[in-house]
Amino acid sequence: MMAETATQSGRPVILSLAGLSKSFGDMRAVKPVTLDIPEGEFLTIVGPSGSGKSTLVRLLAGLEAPTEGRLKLRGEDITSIPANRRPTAMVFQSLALFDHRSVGQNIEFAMKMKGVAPDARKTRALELLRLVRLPESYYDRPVTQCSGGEKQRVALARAFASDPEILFFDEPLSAIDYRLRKTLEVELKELHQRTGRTFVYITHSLEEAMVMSDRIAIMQAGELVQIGTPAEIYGRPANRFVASFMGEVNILAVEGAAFPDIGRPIENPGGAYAVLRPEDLQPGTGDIRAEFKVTQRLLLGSRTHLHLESATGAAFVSEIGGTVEAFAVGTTHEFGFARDSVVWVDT
Ligand SMILES: Nc1ncnc2c1ncn2[C@@H]1O[C@H](COP(=O)(O)OP(=O)(O)OP(=O)(O)O)[C@@H](O)[C@H]1O
Repeated sequence: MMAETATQSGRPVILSLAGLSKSFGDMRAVKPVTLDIPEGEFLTIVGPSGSGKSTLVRLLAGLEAPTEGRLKLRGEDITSIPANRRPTAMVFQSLALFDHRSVGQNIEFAMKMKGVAPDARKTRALELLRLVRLPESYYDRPVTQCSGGEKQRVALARAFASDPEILFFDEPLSAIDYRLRKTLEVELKELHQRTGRTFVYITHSLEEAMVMSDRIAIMQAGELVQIGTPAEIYGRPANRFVASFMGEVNILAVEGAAFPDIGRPIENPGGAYAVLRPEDLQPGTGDIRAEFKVTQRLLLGSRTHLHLESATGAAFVSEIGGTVEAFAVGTTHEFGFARDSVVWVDT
């Protein structure tokens, strides 16, 4: 019997982390992580700078040796197998292309090192150009004559050259302007769907993670604090940190059976904080209501963000659509929310 187990998704586990951790001296960069990654998953690791994302992915790719824990690939222990002997590839933010070489030479580099014959290399390189949707005529083009987006595609083609089972991406799109990044996110997601390979992707942009991923893992100070589908993370954040990482939210402290920030009683179903999304705090509706003064009005195209201050001086944000004329800065209105729109968290 294979040592693999099926995951919740029903797909076999390709990569299994058991208490994998990394310390640099006293610094615990990654606290023990136990996690099964199913084959074909697009898993994104998200977290602020210094939270341990790169270190975790470097452990998975074999570029860093763990302090504790084991790593298995399809049930086989690969903890001490070096990166170059694993069926994985990595795409870095810097792309690490050879600028003085052609697109074709860049894609073929690893194949050449392995002694693949020139004709076979070229056939494969042209296939890979098609895979990443670059014209075959780019084969002879110097990398220096490629645009930022084209270089990204060359780096992808090069990563796929060894036909890896798992691709690791360390913030490959972070240095790219917004519009191109949006295009490349969609292309990457399509490439994932077309190839069926397992992608493990790092970003500090939750928005990017939301667009592309099957599951998102959230890192906070070296700890993997939550893992789930984008909808699970958005709908049921594990703590205030995850909730605020998802975008602007209101966090109401809870004291016993009251919200001191708005001076209202509550039925507390358990939780030290209530997380309330801006779109759930609306004028003139809701079970729980209070008076708020508008301190700022920010137009965001079809939506508007109203920055509010409660009678007790706490800051809130409400996102409204439609007419906003009535909500001039300095005016006071009743805003409220439905009890069941609140997400309760303990920390
Ligand atoms: N080789 C190293 N030696 C000592 N400390 C390190 C080393 N590599 C990383 N660290 C520390 O480990 C912690 C996690 O770093 P890591 O690069 O994994 O974070 P990150 O979430 O990827 O951050 P960023 O988004 O800024 O890349 C940081 O405090 C970092 O300073």
